[in-house]
Amino acid sequence: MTAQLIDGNALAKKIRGEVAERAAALTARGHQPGLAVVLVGDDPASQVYVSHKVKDCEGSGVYSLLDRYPADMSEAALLKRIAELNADPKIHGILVQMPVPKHIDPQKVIAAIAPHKDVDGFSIQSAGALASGLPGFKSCTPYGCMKLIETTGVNLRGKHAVVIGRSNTVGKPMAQLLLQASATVTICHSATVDLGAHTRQADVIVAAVGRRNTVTADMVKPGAVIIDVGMNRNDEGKLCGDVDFEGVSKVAGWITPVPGGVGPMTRAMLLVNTIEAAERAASN
Ligand SMILES: NC(=O)C1=CN([C@@H]2O[C@H](COP(=O)(O)OP(=O)(O)OC[C@H]3O[C@@H](n4cnc5c(N)ncnc54)[C@H](OP(=O)(O)O)[C@@H]3O)[C@@H](O)[C@H]2O)C=CC1
Ligand SMILES: Nc1nc(=O)c2c([nH]1)NC[C@@H]1CN(c3ccc(C(=O)N[C@@H](CCC(=O)O)C(=O)O)cc3)C=[N+]21
Repeated sequence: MTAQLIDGNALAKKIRGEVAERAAALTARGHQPGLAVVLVGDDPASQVYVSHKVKDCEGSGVYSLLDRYPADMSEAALLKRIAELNADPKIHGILVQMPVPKHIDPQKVIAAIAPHKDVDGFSIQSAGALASGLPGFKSCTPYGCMKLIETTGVNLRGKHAVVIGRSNTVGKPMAQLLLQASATVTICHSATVDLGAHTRQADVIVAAVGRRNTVTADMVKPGAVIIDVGMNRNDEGKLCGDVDFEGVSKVAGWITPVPGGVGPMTRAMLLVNTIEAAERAASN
């Protein structure tokens, strides 16, 4: 291995420490920050994620509320619950775990969350603010990826960044943040012809596809920064990303592992957004 490991667990821990200080200061003024996590259905992976998020809150002095509902909850009932959370002064951030069951429209759910409590950064208002360079909540995963890139000391200005994936929650906001940092940005997706031709030009690759071995050593420019967002299982059932870690780490300059890379940072930035929401509410 020649690449340097980017340690997401360590950076997330540091950020949680900063969050804890800001949370304590708010609590001392009578404004403890609060996050509501809503889970509809009993998908095992989602259950693991939401319990992690609640534990993170407990460890940082953030009040949390975990709302669990059966998979057959109606869309109307979920929208009503979101309206209650919008009006609850103890709650500064609302996260509805995705995906929601098929009979519920995720766009309606996202639109129902008050924009000032949209700590996921999934709303049209948050996406629009990001695209327009206005202040707003940044989507937690891309926000965390930017913090991970910062630790390498690589200045993104004028660098070529290739984002693989164009989802509203990861790929698109990732490209916006890289553009804001003055990188030259290419966005690849399932219709891209010859992915490797693009990635071989890249100083920074962010892989957010959901398919293992999407990025292999022959697709990477020596010394590049590799950020692996993917969350997949290999044949042995172990967590792995979209990047062939073993091969690519022989070529890249820096690389994030899975687990221990982007995942913990997504959760840390959720706490940061929640603190920001609470600080704004306290200053009103
Ligand atoms: N670590 C973390 O904190 C998080 C991890 N994830 C993980 O990241 C991955 C991506 O998540 P998400 O963005 O929600 O997923 P989506 O399924 O919404 O998007 C996947 C994207 O990958 C593109 N794609 C699919 N196949 C290829 C291919 N062969 N070559 C190039 N592009 C391709 C799709 O293209 P098209 O648009 O054309 O279909 C799409 O834009 C998943 O593994 C998910 O589990 C997600 C969120 C947080
Ligand atoms: N409204 C909403 N917001 C989200 O942010 C959201 C979502 N829905 N739905 C699902 C995806 C996925 N996601 C992850 C977050 C952390 C880890 C994470 O912490 N991963 C650990 C491993 C965890 C484990 O051991 O399973 C790691 O990579 O080290 C993974 C995945 C957030 N998402």
